Amino acid sequence: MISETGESNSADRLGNNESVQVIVRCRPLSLKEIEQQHISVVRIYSNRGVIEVENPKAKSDNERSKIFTYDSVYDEKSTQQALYDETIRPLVSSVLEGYNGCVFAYGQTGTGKTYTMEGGEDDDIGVIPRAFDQIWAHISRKTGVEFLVSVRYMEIYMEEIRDLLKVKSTKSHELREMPGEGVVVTNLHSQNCQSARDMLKAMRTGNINRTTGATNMNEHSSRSHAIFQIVIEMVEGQSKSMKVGKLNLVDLAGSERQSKTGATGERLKEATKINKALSSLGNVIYALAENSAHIPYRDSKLTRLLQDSLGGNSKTIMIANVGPASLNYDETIITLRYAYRAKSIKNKPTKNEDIKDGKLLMLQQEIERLKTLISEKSNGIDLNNLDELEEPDDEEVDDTEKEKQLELGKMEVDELAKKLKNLEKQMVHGGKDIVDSVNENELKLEQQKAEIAERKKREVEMQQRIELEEETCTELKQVFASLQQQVDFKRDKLKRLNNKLQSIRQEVKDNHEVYLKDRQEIESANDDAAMNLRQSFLVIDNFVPSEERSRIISLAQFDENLDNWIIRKEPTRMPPSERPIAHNYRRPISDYAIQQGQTNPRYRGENVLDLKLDMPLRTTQDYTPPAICPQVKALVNDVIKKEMENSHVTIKMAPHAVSRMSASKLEQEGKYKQALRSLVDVNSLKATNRPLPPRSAKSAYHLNV
Ligand SMILES: Nc1ncnc2c1ncn2[C@@H]1O[C@H](COP(=O)(O)OP(=O)(O)OP(=O)(O)O)[C@@H](O)[C@H]1O
Repeated sequence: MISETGESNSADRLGNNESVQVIVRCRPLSLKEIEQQHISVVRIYSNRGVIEVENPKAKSDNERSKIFTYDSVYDEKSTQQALYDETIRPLVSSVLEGYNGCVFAYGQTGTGKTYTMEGGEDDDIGVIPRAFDQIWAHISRKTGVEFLVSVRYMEIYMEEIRDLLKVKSTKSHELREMPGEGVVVTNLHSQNCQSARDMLKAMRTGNINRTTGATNMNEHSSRSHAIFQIVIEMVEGQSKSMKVGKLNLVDLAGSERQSKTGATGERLKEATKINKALSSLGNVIYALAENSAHIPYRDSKLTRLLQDSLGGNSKTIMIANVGPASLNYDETIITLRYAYRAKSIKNKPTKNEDIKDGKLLMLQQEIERLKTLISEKSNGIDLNNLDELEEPDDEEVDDTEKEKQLELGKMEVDELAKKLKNLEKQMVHGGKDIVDSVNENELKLEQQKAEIAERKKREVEMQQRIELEEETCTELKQVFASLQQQVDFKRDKLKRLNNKLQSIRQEVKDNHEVYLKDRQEIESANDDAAMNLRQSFLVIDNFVPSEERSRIISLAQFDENLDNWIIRKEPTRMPPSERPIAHNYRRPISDYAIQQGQTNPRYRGENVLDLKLDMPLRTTQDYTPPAICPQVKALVNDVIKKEMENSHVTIKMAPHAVSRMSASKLEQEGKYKQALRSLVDVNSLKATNRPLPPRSAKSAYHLNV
């Protein structure tokens, strides 16, 4: 039995540092798994935050089961409400105080990530809709505070970002690092919300647009990483600064083995991209857990977007979803190891307060401006009315004129009032519905829930600490009646320690195997990349002129935001400095100049004969043949040698003729042999004085005999 018990996580706070909270949820056996008679190999001990997984293929006691400890664990009977109240509610409360928060669900395909994040209907609703309810319950009770709430919903599908609230948008979405804001997505639609219902509508619209598909393991498998973002701006009273809380709710695509999901074609391509992004997430978690100097956030869009949530300024909860079936033992262990590593990631949550340039502040200023404008305009209309009374001359004409002005003024005020109303609609005044929606009891109930959640957390932490202490203190508590008893006790202890050592060895072995497998994969990816690079260099060396190469190198530039190389636009060449000016309108003049000359005098004196040509930068004489790659040279020489031995014909080959076609390709297509055969034919025809066939002649010419 392997114990991976560690020190309690949430209590481990150093100054501002706060660990990523990790919780594990195990779903019930599915109907399919029951039909196929798979048994459950997972045991959950909620009171201690422990999960035990039995190895169905264990050959020895050491391999029998593995134990992992987390901040909390939830079994197949756990309710959506309990999970939310105990773990997510406190995080959303922090967001409402101006912190950044992130909840992300990770796990194998079909283990309940989407169920946990979105859930079903009524009591079965998941984390995201519950967060909506909590946010709006809070707003409805916060008197004297103005709120501006907006949501964004995006997915990363095949390493491309798609706006789930505006799928038809043709704008591209890039990742940009903004000072004070972290990594943001460009051109993403932000939808203003006035209620929980508005948010729910946005979530549903996005879900319809999300990329899903069926795999062997899940009928409705999410094929993308979905990120639902909530931004809450808050201004208290007459304050000129605001607080901003940001919440990222992430439903990752399933980690999966291609063999198990039965993926082929497009699904296989998707799976490869999903696995690549998830493995970069794993690398980031690993690097953070190991306190590495370099954290590879830039390896994928997913890790760049989660940069603040992992090792950044956010409060983060990772939900690791697992399935209980024996069939999925390996995947379950991988997920649990992943999650275990994430426990040691330290974040530095900071409040986003004292912000002086937010959308809400701008909105408030604009509202104030409109209000003043309306009142000024209204006063202006009254003055007009007064003027009207004071001036008796030309009464009729003046009256209609003033009436018109009055009408116009009123229309302007109406227009401004409409604008004002629209702006005011975007903002939400806290505490508006306090009587209707939240009564004292509801508030108390919520406070009690928070207290219960806190107490449960403490209990789990305490239980974990007690177990750790017990292990070391048992010996001290023992009173040895005799020497024999002491010997027996020590023997027992030795046995226990020996078992522990064996299991740790087994774990090291397992880890080593995983490491070797990972290494093999990396090596083979590396080999592929090196091969591709070599091929590209071969092509460049032999087919791309050196000037062209230098030109491209000088134009190539690494774009930090796109995280890729781009080719800059070439500076436009200066037009020829001298324009041909014909003296005394001498002929001939080009048709174009004649035509243009009718409207544009600049062309009138243009004589094409005087036109100075743009000279090319280099001529064919400046051409230097590229150096032939030694491998190609060796290959060609080898073939020539062999053929010479066979046909006793002496052949000389111009180096640039070889460079035009790779020797291996020549050999492959049999063209080289064919050419040699033709050459032999040419010689024999020459010897008999017969006319040469054109193809043979061409081959002989090409081979430079
Ligand atoms: N805790 C749970 N209780 C009851 N049913 C669950 C639970 N977790 C998951 N399920 C059911 O299991 C099935 C698969 O769940 P879900 O689609 O949420 O998995 P997923 O991890 O999001 O998969 P994928 O990565 O393929 O999108 C669904 O039918 C869901 O209702």
